[in-house]
Amino acid sequence: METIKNYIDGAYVTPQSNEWLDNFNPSNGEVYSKIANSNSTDVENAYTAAHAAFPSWSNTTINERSKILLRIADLIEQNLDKLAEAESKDNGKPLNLAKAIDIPRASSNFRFFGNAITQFASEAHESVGLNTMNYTLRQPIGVVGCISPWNLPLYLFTWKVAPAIAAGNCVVAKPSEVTPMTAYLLGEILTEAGLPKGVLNIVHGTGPKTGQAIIEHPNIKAISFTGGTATGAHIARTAAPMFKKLSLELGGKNPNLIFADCDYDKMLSVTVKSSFANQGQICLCGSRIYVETSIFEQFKNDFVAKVSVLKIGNPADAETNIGALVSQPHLEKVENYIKIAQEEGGTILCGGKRVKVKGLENGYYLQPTVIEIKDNKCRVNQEEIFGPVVTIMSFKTEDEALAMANDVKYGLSSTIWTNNLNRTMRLSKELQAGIVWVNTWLNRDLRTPFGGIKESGVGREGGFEALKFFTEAKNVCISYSD
Ligand SMILES: NC(=O)C1=CN([C@@H]2O[C@H](COP(=O)(O)OP(=O)(O)OC[C@H]3O[C@@H](n4cnc5c(N)ncnc54)[C@H](O)[C@@H]3O)[C@@H](O)[C@H]2O)C=CC1
Ligand SMILES: O=C(O)/C=C/C=C(\O)C(=O)O
Repeated sequence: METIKNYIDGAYVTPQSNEWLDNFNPSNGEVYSKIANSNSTDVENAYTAAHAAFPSWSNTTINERSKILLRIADLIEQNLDKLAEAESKDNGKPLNLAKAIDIPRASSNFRFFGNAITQFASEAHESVGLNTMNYTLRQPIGVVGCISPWNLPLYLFTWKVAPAIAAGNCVVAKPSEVTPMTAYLLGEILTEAGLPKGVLNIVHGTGPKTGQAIIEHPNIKAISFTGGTATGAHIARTAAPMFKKLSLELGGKNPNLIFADCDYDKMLSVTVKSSFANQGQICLCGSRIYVETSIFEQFKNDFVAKVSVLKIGNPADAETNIGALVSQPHLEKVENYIKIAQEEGGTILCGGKRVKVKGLENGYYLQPTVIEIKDNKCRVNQEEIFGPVVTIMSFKTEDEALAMANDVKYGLSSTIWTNNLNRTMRLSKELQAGIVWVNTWLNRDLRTPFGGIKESGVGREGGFEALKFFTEAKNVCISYSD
């Protein structure tokens, strides 16, 4: 059985303890590989390699760093099929999605930051009349930690490590133990692209053991994390008193506000995607759908009709729309929310049941589920489910829609469907979210700031925001005489 080893100092190595975890294939529930369960010694080895690589990497010219990142991007593209198959098998997502979105985006992350670093600049401030000039140095931090989740494995892993190394840092990175395969395969690509050893070290293992060793390491000076809000809070409690820089991209419970004056057909097909893409396991999925009363019944019927014909099945089949959920515990968590919804008086309009896929009877399949609710405050409408489950509810006025949209602890993204420009401008200002989509969803330009407010996180990723996070600003103030 394949073993997923750590990639430290440019080579694959077994964990010091020789302990291994089972890695499951969600499509059939079988263990298909073993993952290194790394401990603090492995993390220390990764740190030592990163620390040793830092003086040289941080002084490597921007052009040379850029070239290496662009080579990594090319190699990811050249290995598209292999990586997409690995991602789909490891995560349960449809292969067509991994091929169209996950792996191309991983390549784009390296390409984007390989180019962005050549355009990154810092400021100068002349104190006019005082014979003083200030300029800002933006220097790499040193060794930084990147911890990523299981929903978009290589996509989010590379979204962190690419800006970190582009800015001249060396990295100790940990992918999710639930989906380690593509980060493991990335090691070969890093070597082939000529990334100097020690610049990017990948350690595998559980959050409480491997992840914990990273966040509490005294010399890992910044942590970039994407994952659940509870884990983010734990990381902040551990790392903030050590004065580490933190970027936390956490959960969401994102509202869709659908007004009667929207482009109805576009709204309907995009809302199916924003609800159920990747089995609803994207922090940006629009899991709360609010519809203006005058079109509520029509929307309900049309939406349920479209959702009911989505094809649930083997992730490897080309026609599959909905693959397997990522794990048995996650499937149980999502199912439990469907039970809670019923106890709370919600009406299941479609879905709600496990699916047995022929030949893959032990896979983690669940029907896409639409629940009509009456109370904005019910748990199923307030807590992050992170699965193929959405709630729907009607509203009468814009003010009512806005109040319900903002009445959650999260603030990641919101979607507005309307052709009324003034309403768009009003709502965009008032919605409590880091990202507002208008008549679109998950329409990404990698230069834009990405992140949430409230319990959806702290800090912004993307574009120069990420390069700023991964550098320290130092002001140099020079006094001169005429
Ligand atoms: N992108 C997102 O917004 C995501 C949200 N979630 C939410 O979180 C819930 C729980 O899912 P999990 O897989 O348990 O997510 P998680 O937040 O525990 O895992 C994300 C990453 O954090 C690591 N981690 C966990 N504990 C850690 C610790 N003490 N120190 C350092 N790293 C640690 C994990 O190993 C993984 O690499 C999901 O049901 C979902 O609601 C989960 C994954 C992604
Ligand atoms: O950067 C993106 O396009 C998407 C990011 C998605 C997440 O951070 C997530 O699902 O956790």
